[in-house]
Order: sequence, then C-alpha cells, then structure tokens
Amino acid sequence: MPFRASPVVLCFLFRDTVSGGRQVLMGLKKTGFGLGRVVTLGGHIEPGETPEQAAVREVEEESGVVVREADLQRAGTIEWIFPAQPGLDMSTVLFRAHRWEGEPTESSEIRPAWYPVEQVPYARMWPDSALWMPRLLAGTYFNAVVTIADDNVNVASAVFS
Ligand SMILES: Nc1[nH]c(=O)nc2c1ncn2[C@H]1C[C@H](O)[C@@H](COP(=O)(O)OP(=O)(O)OP(=O)(O)O)O1
Repeated sequence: MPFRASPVVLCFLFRDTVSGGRQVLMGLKKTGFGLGRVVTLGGHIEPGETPEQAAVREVEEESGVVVREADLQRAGTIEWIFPAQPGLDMSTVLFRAHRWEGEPTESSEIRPAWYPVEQVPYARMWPDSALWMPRLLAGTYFNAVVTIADDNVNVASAVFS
C-alpha cells in the first residue's frame, strides 16, 4: 500500500481485569517527538517492513512485550497533516491486539502504563487523540484525516470516513 507521507504504526494492547474492566496500554514518551505526552506504542515503518512487522518490532522495542502478527487486528488509519511543517506529516496504520506475551517494562523511549478504557488520560495526550480514540476504544474501524494547527500541536480539523 503506498503511503502519502512518512509511514507510522500505532499498536493498542488491551487486557481484561479480574473485576471485569478493560484496560489499554499506553506510555509516557521519554524522548523525541511528543516528549512528555502519554502516547501509544508505535513508530516509523522501516523500509521493506510491512505495517504488521513494524508493529511487532515497535511494541517489543518500546515495552518488551511480544505480540504475534497473527494477533494484530487492523483498527483504522490516520493521516496527520502538519501544514506549518509538512516534513512532520505521517500516514498511520492503527492496530489492536488482545493477546501477547510478557509484562510491559520501561524502555529508553517509553514508560508503559495500563489505563482503564473509561479513564484514558486525554489531557496528557496529543490533543487530537480525544477525537479519534473513542472510535478505536469502541472497536469501530475508521479512517481519519487530522490537520494540525500551525502550533504543530492543536487540531485545525478532523475528518472521518
Ligand atoms: N498528532 C499526533 N497525535 C498522536 O496521537 N500521536 C502522534 C501525533 N503526531 C505524532 N504522533 C506519534 C506517532 C508516532 O508514534 C510518533 C512519531 O514520533 P517520532 O518521530 O519521534 O518517532 P518515534 O521516535 O516515536 O519513532 P521511531 O523513531 O520510528 O521509533 O508520534
């Protein structure tokens, strides 16, 4: 599949709790773009990789968790457009997984943490997350085009299809 911009994957791992709740794994970004925000495991697709291969690699690099390609489900796509700095544009493939092996551990990039799906920390995440994450948590496949404001942080517009 050709990507319009720099290709990226995000992978949402879910677990059920003994009390019947559902949690999603996210993490504090310790380096690079989005430093200090709570983000989803993921990163750039390397040349020659499929999105699935990149998701498996990034989840393991960032959290130590091993997820198999067969346990990844495609959850949607997001085009992030940064008009003030087009070099930041990203074409993103979203995955979800309910099965994996290992316990998340802190890496140089991410400090992982589980969040109840009804208490996702939107105030500490990229502002656009609050617009698309509810669809992801509801299990609805979506394609989003998110145009970021000229401050390279806030949202100018979001269009779903
Ligand atoms: N508007 C936005 N909303 C959001 O929720 N996540 C965003 C975002 N813009 C970028 N990201 C995420 C996607 C991707 O995981 C990450 C890209 O940051 P970087 O360029 O620093 O890449 P990383 O260092 O995480 O990746 P690799 O170097 O490939 O490991 O930021």
